[in-house]
Amino acid sequence: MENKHFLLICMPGQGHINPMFQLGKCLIHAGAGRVTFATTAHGLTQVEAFPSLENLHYASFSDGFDDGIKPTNDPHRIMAELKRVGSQTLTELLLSLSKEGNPVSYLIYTLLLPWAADVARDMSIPSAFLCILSTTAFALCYCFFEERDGVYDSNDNRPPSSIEMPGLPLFTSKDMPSFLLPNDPHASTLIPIFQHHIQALEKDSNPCVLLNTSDCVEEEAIRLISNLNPIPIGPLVSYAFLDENNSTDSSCGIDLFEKSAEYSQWLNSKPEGSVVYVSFGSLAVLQRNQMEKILLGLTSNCRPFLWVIRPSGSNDREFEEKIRDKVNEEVGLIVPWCSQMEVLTHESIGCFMMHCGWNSTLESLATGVPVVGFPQFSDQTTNAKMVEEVWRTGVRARVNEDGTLEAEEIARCLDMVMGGGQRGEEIRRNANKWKGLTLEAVMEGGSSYNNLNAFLEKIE
Ligand SMILES: O=c1ccn([C@@H]2O[C@H](COP(=O)(O)OP(=O)(O)O[C@H]3O[C@H](CO)[C@@H](O)[C@H](O)[C@H]3O)[C@@H](O)[C@H]2O)c(=O)[nH]1
Repeated sequence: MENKHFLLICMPGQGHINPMFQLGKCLIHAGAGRVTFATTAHGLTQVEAFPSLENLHYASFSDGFDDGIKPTNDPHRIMAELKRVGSQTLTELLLSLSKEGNPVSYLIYTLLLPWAADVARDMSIPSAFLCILSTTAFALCYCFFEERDGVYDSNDNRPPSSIEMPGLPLFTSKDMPSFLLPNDPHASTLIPIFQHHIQALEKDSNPCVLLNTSDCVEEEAIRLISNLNPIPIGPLVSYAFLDENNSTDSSCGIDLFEKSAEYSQWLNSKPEGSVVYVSFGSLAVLQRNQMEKILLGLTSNCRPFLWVIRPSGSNDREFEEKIRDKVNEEVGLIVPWCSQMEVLTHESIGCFMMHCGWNSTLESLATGVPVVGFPQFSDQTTNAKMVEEVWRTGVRARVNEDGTLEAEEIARCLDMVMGGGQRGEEIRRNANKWKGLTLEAVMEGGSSYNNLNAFLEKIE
């Protein structure tokens, strides 16, 4: 197994880098050989410090925007360039690795890069798709395309009203991945990419989808995509904070945002289970009005809160400063970025108010922290449904018709999840149960641990 060389490629978003980097660590830990982690040339320049591990190397490919993508760039052009320049520079990267004596024996690619499978096939390199969305969201896309025989017209204004998947609650349009709905601004860009992903897998005589989930977390959805040889190997979250004895996982991850150190001491000063941790991931941009309502909801609830407001997370630096100035440290702390797993494993944390991005959702399950979900887009709506109705580890906050979340609703949800009522107790009990189950899967002898080893043996 030692002389295998895995090339892992992903887009530079934090939600893409984190699970792919964790997979790289798992491969190295399993003794799979050499791992090269590659993202876009511009993405690579954004990393402050690269974790160094034996057998781990870094490389880049070009997406055609080496100076960075500007908000004004047209999404269709971005995706077309990514495919055109990406295919060319990935081929060059594979050739140069081969020339320097380190030929790639296996390629693993993530979301938005389906053309990587075509490049690998042309060069006779086997490949696997790492699905970094929830498998439930991916299975909904799969069912959606199957129902339409793979044909979807993004101008079609008849949205699917619901999708039924055996063993799961009914997914209505408000629970489906937002990009499947024709009125979604990203539908016309993302639907063809998902179709390409599925076609690339179906074209492969031996397709392989590595899933960032575990057998027990998404059993039903995994069964629905069984044609694609799914292999659940997750959750791919940083175990460094979960298992103090695991010296193999000392390196936590690649951060694209500067971390703040002040929060650890602040958390230490708070009672067990008292703090609301608030974060909406690395992409969501909230409106000023919404940020004010969140602030009001948090302060009126009288529980301490730690809120991550990324620089530009509201698109308005001056306004963000004003919000920061309004918060007294006794009540809350606002930071630009933190080590989320370190925060979630801190004993003072009692609730995670979040957007239900898949990584954050898995991190909440793995740390047993109950959730108040305020999904924004993409798979987040589906994940929020699973949190509330399947794992029952939290609630989805109800929004107005225009999508605004009111301060009173925030306070109601926090009281429900953190308070003494029956529902809160049930949620906290479930959160604890899922923490045990998700950890069991990734520990030695667990289902995900065994699945990864079986995958490695199979490709020998
Ligand atoms: O202060 C912070 C905030 C976040 N994180 C980490 O950043 C990642 C964020 O990932 P995720 O929760 O998935 O959110 P997004 O960054 O918004 O992820 C995008 O990518 C995900 C994976 O495809 C999708 O599920 C989401 O819908 C999409 O928005 C997580 O690992 C967090 O631990 C930190 O380390 N510190």
